[in-house]
Amino acid sequence: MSMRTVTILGSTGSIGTQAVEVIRARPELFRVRGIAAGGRDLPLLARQAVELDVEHVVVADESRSKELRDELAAAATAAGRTGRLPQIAAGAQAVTELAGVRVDVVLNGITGSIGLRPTLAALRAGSTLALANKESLIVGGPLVQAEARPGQIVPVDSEHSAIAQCLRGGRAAEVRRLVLTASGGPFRGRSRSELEHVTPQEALRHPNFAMGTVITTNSATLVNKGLEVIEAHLLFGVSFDAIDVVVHPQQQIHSMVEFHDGSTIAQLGPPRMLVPIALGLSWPDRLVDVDTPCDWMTASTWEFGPLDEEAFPAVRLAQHVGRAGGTYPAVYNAANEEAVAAFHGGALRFTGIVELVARVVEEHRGGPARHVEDVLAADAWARERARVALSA
Ligand SMILES: NC(=O)C1=CN([C@@H]2O[C@H](COP(=O)(O)OP(=O)(O)OC[C@H]3O[C@@H](n4cnc5c(N)ncnc54)[C@H](OP(=O)(O)O)[C@@H]3O)[C@@H](O)[C@H]2O)C=CC1
Ligand SMILES: CC(=O)[C@@H](O)[C@H](O)COP(=O)(O)O
Ligand SMILES: [Mn+2]
Repeated sequence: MSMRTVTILGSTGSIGTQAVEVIRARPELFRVRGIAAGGRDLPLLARQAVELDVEHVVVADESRSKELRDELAAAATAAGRTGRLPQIAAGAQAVTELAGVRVDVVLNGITGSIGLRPTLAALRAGSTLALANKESLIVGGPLVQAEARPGQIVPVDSEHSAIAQCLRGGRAAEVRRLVLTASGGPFRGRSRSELEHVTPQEALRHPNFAMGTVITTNSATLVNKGLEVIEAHLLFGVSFDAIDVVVHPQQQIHSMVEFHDGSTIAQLGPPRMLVPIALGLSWPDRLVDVDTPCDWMTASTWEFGPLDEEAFPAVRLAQHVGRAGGTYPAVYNAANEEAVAAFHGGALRFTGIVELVARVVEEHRGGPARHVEDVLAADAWARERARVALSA
């Protein structure tokens, strides 16, 4: 593989820092041109900017640009760097502009539907989009698909990376079903009534992955799996009837493809994100020694089972909004983002998250999502409806 230029959006997060880890070990293969983050950890953002010697560094929080300038100067001094410092920009629009700078690969590791405009900008610029920010594809749906040429989006989400790996080399016409694996989250096996009073702290104890707060909470409610069903439908063009979810607590199998002759291909590896992230940056090539493989010589047991849809109704609701299409997936996602924030703020109990999403979806009179403004209006409407319901 020849050297690739890269932009990392969300560089200080779980996906972003692991992407830096992959890149740091291979300076001959990657040149990072720009990074962006929200603004919660400016010292880290500044250290990354200096270490990677980027040209552009962006903070989404408009009020933090002076602070970022000071942190950059401090990081440069600490690293003994003299000379040119990166250009600084601030605000959501600046993040989108950075995403729109043509590079070989834009890795979108932002959390939430706020990642939609950057996703569209990266696609319009013609860069390959390594997509961790599943929300932008789910809420944008056909809008995002229309901007992407075949192969321009490389999934980073582990299940979708697994499916893409199973399908490498074509044969999509022979696919019968996709099987997404789910950990079941920290509350797997609990009944609905046992979920009533679980705490935010407990919800953040994912059994296998260290991820950001929103996706970790979504794993606990199974909203993450609901979003991933819609993501799989959009990425691989498979109907909702042919996408299954199976609970596999060990998450050694990241997902599977069943073919029309009855054969199934699964992609395996320890539950870590380094390989999907590396593949996002290097697709279709594989980098060498990215992670340790499965250990077959130590006795272990892998379990599989059906999802308890009564305790965890989020997947069924996602299938419903996915089939409805238009602005419905944006409403599901936005109501969920609000509900998750309310849960962590102590204003909503755990089971109230999906109840609130269902209520807002039920109230919604959907429309087509032809323009980005349609999606953002539905997103804003759902957030407002959720806030009203929360304050009642
Ligand atoms: N972590 C994982 O293993 C996996 C994550 N994903 C998906 O990847 C995405 C990122 O997840 P994760 O890394 O866990 O989340 P984190 O919360 O750990 O990181 C999110 C990153 O995005 C930054 N950010 C937030 N808002 C903006 C903005 N407006 N512009 C630019 N940057 C912004 C954050 O900065 P700040 O903190 O300063 O706000 C942070 O750097 C999500 O969509 C998630 O669903 C998918 C599969 C696995
Ligand atoms: C690592 C990754 O891709 C996450 O989306 C992960 O899959 C979460 O696992 P569950 O949502 O199955 O708990
Ligand atoms: Mn996933």
